[in-house]
Amino acid sequence: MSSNLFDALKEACTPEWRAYVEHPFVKAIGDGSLPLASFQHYLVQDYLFLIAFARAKALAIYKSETLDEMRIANAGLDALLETEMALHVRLCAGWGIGQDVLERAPEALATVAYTRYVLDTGFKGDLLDLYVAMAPCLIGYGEIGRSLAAVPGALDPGNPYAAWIAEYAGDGYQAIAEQAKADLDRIALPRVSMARLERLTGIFRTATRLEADFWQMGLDRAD
Ligand SMILES: Cc1ncc(CN)c(N)n1
Repeated sequence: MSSNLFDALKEACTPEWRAYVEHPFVKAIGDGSLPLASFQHYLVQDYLFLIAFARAKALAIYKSETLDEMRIANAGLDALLETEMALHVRLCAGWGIGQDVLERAPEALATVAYTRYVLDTGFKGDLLDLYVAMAPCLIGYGEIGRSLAAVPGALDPGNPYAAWIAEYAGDGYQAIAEQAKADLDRIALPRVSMARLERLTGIFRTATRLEADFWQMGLDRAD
């Protein structure tokens, strides 16, 4: 029996979760074999993804029912805008991708599909639906960063993706992921029930599948 909602949802969606965190894109980051063009395509799309995700976090402030929940959601928005966005722009600059390129890029269909699903889930549902839709993103990259950092040679200077792995395995992002797990439980406490679990699992499963599609978009360099 899982002790927190995130682990319970992950367990209920084991095949989809593994397809996400063990995607060929992730493995190729770990061993350095990912084509550079795929990584750069992914990085540009991820910038657009994070901007839309910031809107979803802003929606969480609106959907909050108490001041305490508003503060939790506001801290989550701040972590995205100030910590992860800075991490991302730093990575892009390291790859010679300037702000002008990021701002001119059109959204790929996988970016549209994922971000609009999260926003739509939040608009239609309540705060817990929205937090569950955001959980694979926030918490999944913490798990991926940690497991990649443990791959022998992954953090060596010879791996062109060592900086990306180090950012997501680092204390800054790991703290964001841990906080997201704790926030999910706090938001769930007054709202979750066995009757709701099936619907929440469906939301979590779809968001996890959209994460795997996002990696695939990078691999295919799809528009
Ligand atoms: C698509 C995606 N998913 C998750 C993360 C990590 N917050 C991200 N940067 N991009």
